[in-house]
Amino acid sequence: MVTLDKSKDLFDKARVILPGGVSSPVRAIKPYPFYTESANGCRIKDIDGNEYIDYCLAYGPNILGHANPVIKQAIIDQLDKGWLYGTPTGLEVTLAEKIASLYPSIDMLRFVSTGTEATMSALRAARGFTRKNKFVKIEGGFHGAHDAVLVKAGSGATTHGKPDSLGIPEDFTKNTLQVAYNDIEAMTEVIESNQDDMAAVIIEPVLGNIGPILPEGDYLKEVRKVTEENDVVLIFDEVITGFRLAMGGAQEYFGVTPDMTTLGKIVGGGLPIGVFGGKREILDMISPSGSVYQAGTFSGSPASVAAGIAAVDILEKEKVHEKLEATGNMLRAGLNDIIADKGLDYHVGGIASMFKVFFGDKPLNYQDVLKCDKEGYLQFFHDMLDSNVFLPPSQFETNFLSTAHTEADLETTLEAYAANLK
Ligand SMILES: Cc1ncc(COP(=O)(O)O)c(C=O)c1O
Ligand SMILES: N[C@H](C=O)CCC(=O)O
Repeated sequence: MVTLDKSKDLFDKARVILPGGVSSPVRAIKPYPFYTESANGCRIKDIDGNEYIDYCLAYGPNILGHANPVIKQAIIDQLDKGWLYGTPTGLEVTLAEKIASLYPSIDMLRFVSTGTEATMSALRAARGFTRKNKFVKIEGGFHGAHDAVLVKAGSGATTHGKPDSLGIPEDFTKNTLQVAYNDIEAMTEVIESNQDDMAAVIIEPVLGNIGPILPEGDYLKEVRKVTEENDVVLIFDEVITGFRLAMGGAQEYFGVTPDMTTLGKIVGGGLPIGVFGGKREILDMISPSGSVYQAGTFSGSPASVAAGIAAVDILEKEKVHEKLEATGNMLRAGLNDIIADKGLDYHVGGIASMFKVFFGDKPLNYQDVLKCDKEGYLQFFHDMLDSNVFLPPSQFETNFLSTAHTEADLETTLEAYAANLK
């Protein structure tokens, strides 16, 4: 049983000065979160001295574990040279060329500072390019916290029961059309009936912010076909899946090439980053080449880009994805065995190094996942924390594996699942 006395005291202070006591809603674990002292490899330590095996991994970026020494050295080397210039650097060209060589959907790209900025800018570019206004978003998809996409949004928005945000004028979301994931008829219908003003479809190829929920059959290929037939820009939001499912993300894994791609998380090696890229004719619209304005003081931040180059290099040289796929399969098999032994009606979802136990039937979309036992999951989350395993604190967030998780860590984790699943 872990005790969190110091964390509780800190939370009491924090909630006076920080809304909800946190800097991002997903961190507001009830009744109070643990406050982190440090993290290394697959382990995270709180200020009360408890240590946990971490499957949250900062919500995905730390695929190589916390404080990877090679990434750390790349950051230190960059800090020695200064960390913000307001001028272009060769680092940006190096990382951009590498990304473009791995993502056939990307002829050109721009660096930004977060995934939120990446999707906001990608949508602006798609609208500017097509001179159209509407776009389709998937129910339960999460593309960051900008106005146009905070409609039936997954992640913390759903966890805290507020998938639509106050403070966003109706005019800002009237062009955001929603369809259920894995429903190609609904997608086709909404595109065809709004074709005159339909700019884009934005989709997480694997729903990571209420999941992971996987595409069924040829769903992604069919989405590609219907968008192509109707001249609609298809944007894959690969902020989670980019460099996680494969070097070339979900588009490589599933063999589907969108018109635009957004990246973040892993591609910054754990420092803040976002990327939006796509076909040359679309990216040529971005200022100063074109008339779609986009800018940022911290865009292409040298430390983030240096960390990203180091991370991508390790992922490629060490063939990390093959190993993580095998680890993920082993863990999911172990979880399935536990659930079968206990006769529970739960579903183990996942792909590659993403996984989750759903407290309910296999979900295909947002409405399905909402039927899962959210409160039961929260209790289970606390039980796992007491067993020194840190999972993201919501039924609606994905668990992640890293190269730092050893077989012994996985065995300990499976024992904790076996002890706590009921
Ligand atoms: C799929 C997806 N898109 C966009 C974002 C926004 O990224 P960021 O938190 O870096 O703004 C996230 C995560 O927050 C995400 O999971
Ligand atoms: N699910 C979110 C991103 O993937 C979690 C990150 C956050 O909102 O702080």
